[in-house]
Amino acid sequence: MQAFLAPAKLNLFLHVVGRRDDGYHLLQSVFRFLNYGDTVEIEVRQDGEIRRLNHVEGVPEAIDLAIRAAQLLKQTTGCTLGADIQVTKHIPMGGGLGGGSSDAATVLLALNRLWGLNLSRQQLIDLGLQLGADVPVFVFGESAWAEGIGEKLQPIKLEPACYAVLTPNIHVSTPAIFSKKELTRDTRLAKIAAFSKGYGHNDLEPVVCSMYPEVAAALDWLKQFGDARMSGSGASVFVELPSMEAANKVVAEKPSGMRGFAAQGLDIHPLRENANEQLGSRQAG
Ligand SMILES: C[C@@](CO)(OP(=O)(O)O)[C@H](O)COP(=O)(O)OP(=O)(O)OC[C@H]1O[C@@H](n2ccc(N)nc2=O)[C@H](O)[C@@H]1O
Ligand SMILES: Nc1ncnc2c1ncn2[C@@H]1O[C@H](COP(=O)(O)OP(=O)(O)O)[C@@H](O)[C@H]1O
Repeated sequence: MQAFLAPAKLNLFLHVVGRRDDGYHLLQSVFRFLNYGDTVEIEVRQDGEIRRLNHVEGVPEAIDLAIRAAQLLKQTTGCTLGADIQVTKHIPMGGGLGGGSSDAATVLLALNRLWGLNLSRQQLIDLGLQLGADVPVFVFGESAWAEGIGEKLQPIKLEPACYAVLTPNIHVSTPAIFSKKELTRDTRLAKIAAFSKGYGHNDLEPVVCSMYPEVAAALDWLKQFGDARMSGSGASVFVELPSMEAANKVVAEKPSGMRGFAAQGLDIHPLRENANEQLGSRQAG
């Protein structure tokens, strides 16, 4: 089996700027990857079967985004090969850290290479979008300014940073938050040049905090260390700290009833170079 990282992400800010006719929300956000994530192990099968080797609590195989990514890639390309896939989860599920989406993107990127498909990064991004709004950015593979529903992506340069990330032991449903009447959907559109450290806010945060006091409490506690925010639709909250030592110290002191980890920003997805090569070889060929 070959092992690949599926990194977690943070939304450094998240503005809801509109709503499409199909109900999906138009967003502006900066995505940053973390050097912390799930491990996806893959072995090619010659018989064409796609099999999940692990059990994920609460995620039947039929809805597992890692498996659905492999099936979609196989259907789309007509590839006759298969794969054994084993995901070791570290990213809290439904935590606003993009775990399932990242697993899916890692499977797309890894199988593109292992099955010798030579799809371009853009083709993989388009496939990823069919699986979820958060998948494209992981295929894009670097810190990004995101617009649309998360599929319009521009690279953005971010300063190195360390974070403490806390996740209360609750599950926030993304569709439930987006469907709330109280959600503001009219934050003014900004340009990428407006971004600097501390920019913006998360429009989903007040809605989640009013429904889940555990998230409000985690945020309040974390705010003693800096400009703490919620990532995505929660429940995870994070704060930037000056060093990994400081981040680890915050995590060690966290209140009970939540998980936590310390991590550094990761500028490039470990599989990004591979995607570039594929793109390059297609263009060259
Ligand atoms: C909010 C964000 C921010 O990064 O992250 P998470 O909290 O999930 O990590 C994402 O936009 C989530 O992306 P993802 O979790 O892939 O969402 P999807 O599966 O595509 O959509 C789940 C549901 O959320 C709502 N949804 C999602 C994205 C979006 N831009 N507008 C929406 O209204 C829709 O009701 C949709 O049916
Ligand atoms: N491989 C996977 N890992 C985690 N969750 C998955 C996976 N496949 C499907 N899901 C589903 O996606 C939901 C959202 O999970 P996740 O992507 O971790 O969180 P979020 O979208 O909040 O960042 C889960 O509750 C689960 O039902």
